[in-house]
Amino acid sequence: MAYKLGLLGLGTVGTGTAQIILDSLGRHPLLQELEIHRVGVRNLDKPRQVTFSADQLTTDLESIVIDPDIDIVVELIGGLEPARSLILTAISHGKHIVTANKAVISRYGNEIFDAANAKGVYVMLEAAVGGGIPVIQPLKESLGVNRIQSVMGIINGTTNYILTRMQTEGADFADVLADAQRLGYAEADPTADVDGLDAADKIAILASLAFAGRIKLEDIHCEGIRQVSAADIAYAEKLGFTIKLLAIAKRQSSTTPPAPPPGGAVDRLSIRVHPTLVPKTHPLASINGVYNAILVEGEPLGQVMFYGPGAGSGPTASAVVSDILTIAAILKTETEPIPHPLLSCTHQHYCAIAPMEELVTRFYTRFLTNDTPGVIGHLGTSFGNHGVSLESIVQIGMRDNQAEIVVVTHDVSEGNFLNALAEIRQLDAVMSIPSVLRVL
Ligand SMILES: NC(=O)c1ccc[n+]([C@@H]2O[C@H](COP(=O)([O-])OP(=O)(O)OC[C@H]3O[C@@H](n4cnc5c(N)ncnc54)[C@H](OP(=O)(O)O)[C@@H]3O)[C@@H](O)[C@H]2O)c1
Ligand SMILES: N[C@@H](CCO)C(=O)O
Ligand code: NA
Repeated sequence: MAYKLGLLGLGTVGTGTAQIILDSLGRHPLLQELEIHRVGVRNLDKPRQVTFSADQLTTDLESIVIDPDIDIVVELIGGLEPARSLILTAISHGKHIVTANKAVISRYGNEIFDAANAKGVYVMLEAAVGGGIPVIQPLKESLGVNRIQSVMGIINGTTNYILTRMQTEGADFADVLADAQRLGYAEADPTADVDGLDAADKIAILASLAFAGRIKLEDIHCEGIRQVSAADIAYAEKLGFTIKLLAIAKRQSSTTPPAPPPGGAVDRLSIRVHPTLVPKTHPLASINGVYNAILVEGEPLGQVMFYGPGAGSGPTASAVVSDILTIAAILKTETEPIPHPLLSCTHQHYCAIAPMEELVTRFYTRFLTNDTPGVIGHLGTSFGNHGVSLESIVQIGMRDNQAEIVVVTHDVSEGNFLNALAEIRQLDAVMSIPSVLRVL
């Protein structure tokens, strides 16, 4: 028996998906039982790398998601609408869903999973985080018995590609971004990549799996890479760090924890996306180019790192088709599929998120000051006034006739650090503070 697929989208990932399914030799034999029944696109006249008959190709995506012959709807159009409505309509018609759409899942996962659970269908999204890297299924299955302490990683290929080339070639941000778009890594609107929003969508999904509670996207502190300058990359390098856009979700202890929410979720999470100085000895420091890596720390496992191609046609399609295969395998072995306890979403409550002021971290800060005696002393005093202890403070040189001073703090609460910066901004000698970056 063939399992019939309705493919929504035949772009970068849709094309890779069709190519795997149409070239099944030497792959899992169950692939031969998959049939691409219909394909939805926006423009019928576009040249395609994979050709489908006029009967199969349509711009009427609604007709695909209600087609009684279709078992699995594979949503690869991206964006919020019509993706959300098409997924919900498909579910209401009893279709299983495979999607690579982190934007729709991180915003509408609650209604999509509720609808899927009510209908007894699966929603699979391995491709939505880390592209081809298996990370969703491991979190759901292989790591399920661990108490997870933290999930952190480089989960946006476009920004990692840009930062890597800025670091290794001193390349210009705009040129490298254009290359990332040409290579199919960047989203249609690269703002989501560059401003950290794509990574925020993905860490929301990872955290909800790791910490068994839903995450509100607006609770995630998010900074992108636009403010990372060539000067900071060079200074970080001299200090023994590499700058990476990290997404971090971590259990955070608090002196005044609120009552734990029902359902076993952890009481408080720190969850954030920002450019970070990563010590060169850290495993995430050597993840370069479009590669992604996700470091999971849990008890009793310890640390495990998932590494691989985080974007691109073939790698992402590998995850999409593996999800399709998982559903096909369930359909083959169970005549009455019931929600599989490890594959379906089982939590309904939201995780409590700690405010950023409570975050304890190190900071890197670059100051431009008048080149007058005692400036470093004034900075040290203001930091000391707010309990901020310094790991290093160096005058790097001169820029535009101003002294350039770089400070790295010891661990400090973000609230105390920001209070110290507010005091420092008032110092006569301080002209500007071009960069403030957190240090891992
Ligand atoms: N690219 C990656 O490396 C990557 C990695 C992981 C996850 N993802 C995710 O995968 C999804 C697809 O990304 P992509 O890079 O493959 O996008 P893409 O290359 O822009 O392809 C989108 C496809 O969807 C079709 N489409 C879009 N809106 C439509 C609409 N309203 N009606 C009908 N068809 C529509 C387009 O039709 P036409 O071809 O006719 O224009 C195109 O075939 C996104 O959710 C993305 O975030 C992508
Ligand atoms: N634009 C995304 C695609 C993979 O989700 C990235 O650069 O990582
Ligand atoms: Na993945």
